[in-house]
Amino acid sequence: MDKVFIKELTVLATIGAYEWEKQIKQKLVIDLEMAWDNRPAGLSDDLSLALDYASVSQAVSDLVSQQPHELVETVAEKVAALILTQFTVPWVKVTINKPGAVPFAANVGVQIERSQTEASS
Ligand SMILES: Nc1nc2c(c(=O)[nH]1)N=C([C@H](O)[C@@H](O)CO)CN2
Repeated sequence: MDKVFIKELTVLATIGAYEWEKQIKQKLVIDLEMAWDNRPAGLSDDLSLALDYASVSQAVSDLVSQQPHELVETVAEKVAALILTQFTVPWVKVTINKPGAVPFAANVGVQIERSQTEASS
């Protein structure tokens, strides 16, 4: 299976379950893996046949930065749904990292995998 990936997309977001977190912006770092048949783009050299990682990055960044969320799980679900529906990707793995959330932990977060069949059922 071919993939398009985006690593360490950094977004400043209102994210957290506690009251003090709703008053500040914190950094979320997002990793995405998306199933995509890269042969049509690779054989034609045509961006319109590719899954445009710049467009995906912009859409994800807008979604995560423009709405407040309590849980990283919610962000992961919304990001997965956006990619599956707006970009018609058949399968996506979404990792949401919230570095700095837990003192003495290098990183914390969640990882989910979603596909078209799961999203529509
Ligand atoms: N599984 C999760 N656990 C926790 C979350 C979360 O989003 N998912 N969030 C918090 C707080 O917001 C925390 O990040 C504050 O430091 C705690 N646990």
